[in-house]
Amino acid sequence: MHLPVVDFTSPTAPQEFCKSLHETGFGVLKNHPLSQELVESIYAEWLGFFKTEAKAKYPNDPVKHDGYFSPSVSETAKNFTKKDLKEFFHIYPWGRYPAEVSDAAQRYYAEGANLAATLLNWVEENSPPEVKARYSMPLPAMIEGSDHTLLRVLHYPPLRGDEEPGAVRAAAHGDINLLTILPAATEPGLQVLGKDQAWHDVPCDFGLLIVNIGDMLAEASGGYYPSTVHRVLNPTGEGATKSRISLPLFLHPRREVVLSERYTVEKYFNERMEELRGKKY
Ligand SMILES: O=C(O)CCC(=O)C(=O)O
Ligand SMILES: [Fe+2]
Repeated sequence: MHLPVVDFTSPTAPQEFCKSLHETGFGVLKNHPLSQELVESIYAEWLGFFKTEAKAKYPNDPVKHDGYFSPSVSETAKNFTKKDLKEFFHIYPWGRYPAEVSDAAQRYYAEGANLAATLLNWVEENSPPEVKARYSMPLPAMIEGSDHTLLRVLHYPPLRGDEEPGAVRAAAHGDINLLTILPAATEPGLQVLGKDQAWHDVPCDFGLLIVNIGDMLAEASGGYYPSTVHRVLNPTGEGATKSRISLPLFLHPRREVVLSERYTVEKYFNERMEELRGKKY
């Protein structure tokens, strides 16, 4: 499986990027407009935040899903029984935001959502006519005015050696949403499942932006853009002593948007949440 690194500034970037998304469900960009300085400052200050007890002041809301998710309420991926080895904070424009950190992550949310909208436009323009004909409206219109897009600040703590056998940083899963954008994390570990059924490392040089198709876009495109299963491996050796921070932004449409003949966004989302209920929160 080959994951090409596409230069965002190249005139052929939209075509190359969408070819990669079609063939692998993933696209990797360099020279993209998101500020690396901003990303690094978020990694640093949120690592500090996760190390304090202040996080406990923002327990996640089980209905609205904003706030802090501790390792003990962390996610269990579909078809898995062990909780992932991670803690995270969900940021929505209307949700809670820690007073202990600067507004950097909120600024990133706006920048990231803006870039994601551009990328969604690339996806729209590079969809073959028969795929485009499936979309109930242009893809960028699906996210207009949506306040469901989610920025997740993730902390994978160093491994202590007493983890439950079989528990991993992030078990194999597909993302539920339309499109996810993810700056290279502070440590390696992200892998995708290829069509060859083997796991492949995602390029993780600092400064790269990783983009992947979520289940909703796979549904809307009739599978033309596949939602590819991915995971985060447990580190070994020196890496096991280090935290890993990552920052996925999950682009979500408005709930009433029609995805396919079978699904509105609302029906799709509720079904997926129902599958996870009792396990996830
Ligand atoms: O931490 C990462 O690199 C990926 C996280 C991820 O796949 C997710 O939260 O859905
Ligand atoms: Fe994911």
